[in-house]
Amino acid sequence: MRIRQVLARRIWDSRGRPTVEVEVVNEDGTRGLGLAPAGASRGTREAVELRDGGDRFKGLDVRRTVEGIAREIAPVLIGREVEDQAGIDAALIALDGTPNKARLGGNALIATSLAVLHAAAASAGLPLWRYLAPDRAVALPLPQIQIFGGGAHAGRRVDVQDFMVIANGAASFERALEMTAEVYRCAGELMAARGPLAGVADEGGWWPAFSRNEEALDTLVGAIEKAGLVPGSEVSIALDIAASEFGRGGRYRLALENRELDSDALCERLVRWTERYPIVSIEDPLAEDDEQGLAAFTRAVGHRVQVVGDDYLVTSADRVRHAASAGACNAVLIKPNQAGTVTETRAALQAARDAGYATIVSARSGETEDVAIVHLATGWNAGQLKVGSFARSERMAKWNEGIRIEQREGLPFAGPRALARMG
Ligand SMILES: C=C(OP(=O)(O)O)C(=O)O
Ligand SMILES: [Mg+2]
Repeated sequence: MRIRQVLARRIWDSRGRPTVEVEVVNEDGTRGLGLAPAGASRGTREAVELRDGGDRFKGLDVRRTVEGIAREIAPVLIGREVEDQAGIDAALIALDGTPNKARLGGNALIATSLAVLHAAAASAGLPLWRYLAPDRAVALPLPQIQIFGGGAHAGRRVDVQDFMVIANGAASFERALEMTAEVYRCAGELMAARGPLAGVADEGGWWPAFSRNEEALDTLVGAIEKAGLVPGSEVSIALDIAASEFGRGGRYRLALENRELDSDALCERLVRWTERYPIVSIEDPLAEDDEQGLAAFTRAVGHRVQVVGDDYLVTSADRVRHAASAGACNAVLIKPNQAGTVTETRAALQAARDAGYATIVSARSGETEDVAIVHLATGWNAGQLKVGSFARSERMAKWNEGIRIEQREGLPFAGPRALARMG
């Protein structure tokens, strides 16, 4: 089906900031919407998010990015076959002409690329996940759900960015959400008992009113127990340390403790946490420039804990292959806007699979009502999904869409087998 029209517009994300939406209209009148999310803790090698001064948004505007889509991208897409995702993505990359998508913007490219994908699925009359998996040999992903938000998502109130849970004892996606909802509610009660609740962080996790990172871990274990669930066998902990946010050059500044640790000391601290707490997954334990530290940490715990690269791998097939040869990480976070096109995102996922890495499709801390991410995680059979917490609708829209897919289609649940190096 040929593309008839491409519309671009400025919309607003979950932090109230401008972002990009693209609408691709096919000759038969079917259409697809692509919405660009936005990260706060970003890897330096991510596709560049193009923003401009504007008059009002302090350098955060996307007006010129939107104009670029209308002026340069639309003419290249009109008349092309919408099913030719690889050809269209290659044309977008060539049109941009920079190694990091800085000219037209990774935000322009991912919104366009996703809109093309949605339009192709709409023209085929299929839900997106099904368009990606015509043989249906896929499973609903195991959710990683945030209970406390910290780091760059909470004014750096605690050093660690994401304190999450994984309902590894759940037999279905729906049950995993139910168990997590209980833990989330109980965590709120424990926080309220400690002092006035201070709201939630960017992804909906409770605001981390803690004086030590370990206090958050203790409270999380307490919340799992208060929910009547067994820490470890039913619900486990996943962390995103997001260490690039507080360390580089092998030096890590823990603001909460007013202390600096070297790479070995941070590594030892995290290994100790994995021994003391029911932790099954740790993301970005060391900074993106600390490959030796990442490899050392993976050697120490990788046989029993999932070690996830986010800032370090930036959804790049080349970076994943490089990491595998360096022995760093055993899992990769897959964020479409880090790569900038659907085709490159899929290539990173494939490179991870080839390297024996587990894969976790992930949303960003600045999100929209778009639920495409759960379709990508399911249709690509990624095994795991991370989209933030409960109690913020831009997150719940995604979790709820997973419940719909599971019930309508009777698909299996990936469960804890999806975790790297478990069991
Ligand atoms: C989702 C994350 O946050 P952000 O979108 O701010 O990078 C993350 O770091 O994994
Ligand atoms: Mg991360």
